[in-house]
Amino acid sequence: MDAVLFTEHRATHLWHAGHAARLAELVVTALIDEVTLSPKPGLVDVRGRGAHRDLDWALMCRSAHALRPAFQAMAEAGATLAEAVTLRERIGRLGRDGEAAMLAATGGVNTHRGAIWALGLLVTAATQAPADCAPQQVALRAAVLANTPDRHAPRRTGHKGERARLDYGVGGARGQAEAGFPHVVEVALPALWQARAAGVAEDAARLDALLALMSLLDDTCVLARGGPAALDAVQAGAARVLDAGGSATPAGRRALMRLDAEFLALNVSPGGSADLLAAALFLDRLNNAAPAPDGRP
Ligand SMILES: CC(C)(COP(=O)(O)OP(=O)(O)OC[C@H]1O[C@@H](n2cnc3c(N)ncnc32)[C@H](O[C@H]2O[C@H](COP(=O)(O)OP(=O)(O)OP(=O)(O)O)[C@@H](O)[C@H]2O)[C@@H]1O)[C@@H](O)C(=O)NCCC(=O)NCCS
Ligand SMILES: Nc1ncnc2[nH]cnc12
Repeated sequence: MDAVLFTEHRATHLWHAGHAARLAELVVTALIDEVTLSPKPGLVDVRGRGAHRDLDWALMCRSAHALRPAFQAMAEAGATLAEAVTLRERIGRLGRDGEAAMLAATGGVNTHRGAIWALGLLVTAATQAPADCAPQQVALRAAVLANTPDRHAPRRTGHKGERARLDYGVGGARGQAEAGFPHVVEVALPALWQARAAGVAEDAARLDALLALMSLLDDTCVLARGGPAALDAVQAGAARVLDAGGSATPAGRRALMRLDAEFLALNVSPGGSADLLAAALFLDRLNNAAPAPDGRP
């Protein structure tokens, strides 16, 4: 390889590595923004554990930071591996390694397994085409990845979400990704943007996006703990808060606090909606991020 070609090759490699690091930072920030958003019904936030005995804000932040290397490696893979099955199997391995890093950081507690899946697919899809990062386009590329087979992925995970998916015939995290994250692109992001356009403060806009997700999502966290009755209560309760004016209005805020108390009494926590809110915050930032200074594709 002559000197000029080598220099160009090295510059491209360095650009990809720097871009992957920037995107991993966006993912970690989205996960921390999600857990920090308060007051979220039934979920961990700065007030406390929500409907969890084994989770708190500090543990979720520790988990998010522990996942940065996995997200950065997935982003680098998306930028450098063109062949679909090779890429899918690479990020599958990186995701499983990320799950191990998560469990090591949390002392064996599942904080972000679903988020590794969703944000891992999305951050990989983001770097496949850095110049085309509109949420719909990134979600479509992520769906292609999710629908690409990974020989090394466990056929059965044995997890609660899988049990709920099979017991109740819902798509869960896998189905959401394979469909191109419709609840992120068609529900959460429009709710976030409409609230902002209406002059709603950022935290309330994010809460309304979360409530929109909760009102429609087949959240296997909720199904696993409380079955269809609990999922009906979550969906109807979230819709009630939005119908009352949303979290920025006094009536909506009162309804939100009643919903939080109801979820604690039912011991339900909409963790799937929380993950998809983080996904929406990631895609929103990605969409607003300035293009690379050198315009490199
Ligand atoms: C595809 C996998 C996510 C595996 O999914 P599976 O169907 O096997 O079920 P789970 O492993 O349980 O993962 C589902 C998690 O996904 C989130 N989720 C739930 N519903 C939805 C939905 N409709 N759309 C999107 N995402 C959804 C949710 O994750 C969050 O909640 C968890 C924390 O809540 P908690 O209630 O505490 O959960 P538990 O501790 O399990 O329950 P308790 O004991 O407390 O009651 C946390 O994971 C959040 O992220 C669901 O939990 C993927 O993991 C997979 O395929 N893994 C295999 C290895 C692999 O190939 N990985 C590659 C990665 S690229
Ligand atoms: N804030 C949160 N509380 C509980 N489970 C979650 N999973 C992802 N984010 C969560």
